[in-house]
Amino acid sequence: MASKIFITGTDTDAGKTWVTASAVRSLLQQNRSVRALKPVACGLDTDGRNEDIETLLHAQGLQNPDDICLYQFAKPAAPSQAAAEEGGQVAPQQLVHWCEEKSSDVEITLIEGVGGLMVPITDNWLVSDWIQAMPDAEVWLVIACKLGAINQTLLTLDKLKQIGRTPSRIFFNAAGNTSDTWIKPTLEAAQPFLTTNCIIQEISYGQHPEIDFDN
Ligand SMILES: Nc1ncnc2c1ncn2[C@@H]1O[C@H](COP(=O)(O)OP(=O)(O)OP(=O)(O)O)[C@@H](O)[C@H]1O
Ligand SMILES: C[C@H](N)[C@@H](CCCCCC(=O)O)NC(=O)O
Ligand SMILES: [Mg+2]
Repeated sequence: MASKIFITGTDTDAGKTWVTASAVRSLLQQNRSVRALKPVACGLDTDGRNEDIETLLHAQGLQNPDDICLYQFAKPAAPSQAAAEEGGQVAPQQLVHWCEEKSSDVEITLIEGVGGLMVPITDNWLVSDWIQAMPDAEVWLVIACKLGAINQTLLTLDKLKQIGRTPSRIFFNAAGNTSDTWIKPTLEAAQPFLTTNCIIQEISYGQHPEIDFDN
């Protein structure tokens, strides 16, 4: 049974790509069929490459960015703004259809979003709308543990609840080398707002988490 997992975060640089690449490695080690997508990528280096795309291509032994990304924009900004700089605009229906197509021939498709939950993909269509357009996708939330993460986490959980979704997995991630101390306080504050069937994983700085998909 093919399944889709949408990875969102409390912010940009929360560790979505870090988690997605780890999940790909875990699944490949378990001989599962998996594809990780970065359908919308903003921010290209002088060689025209996007760091997330390169990381995810490498994790799954692919070479062609077009295999995992539909929209690449040069400006490291919200897609609505990065696209406008190039006179373009994301077409939401095309994006959703592309994600469905790309997930049709693998067991598990990991779809990395852009930044946090309320990032505008177009001027009036947010990452949260993108998740709503894929009702059969699980949602994973990656939390960048730091001072301020409690607010970001509870806001994100509240918005997901408003659209009828709860994360099936939450990663309390130490994205920065001083973040480990913020894992515990963030987790303690979020705990009362989590559903009982949500799987919690703590990721320390430098740790590539093993992800067991069977529990
Ligand atoms: N647990 C960790 N240990 C060490 N480095 C980490 C960890 N988590 C994230 N990083 C690093 O922090 C930076 C941001 O992580 P990452 O790129 O995964 O964030 P992101 O949420 O995917 O960002 P974006 O919104 O740009 O897609 C990267 O340099 C990444 O290698
Ligand atoms: C440039 C970043 N790395 C990221 C876009 C982040 C947009 C954040 C917008 C905002 O919340 O202000 N790009 C990306 O995920 O492809
Ligand atoms: Mg990323």
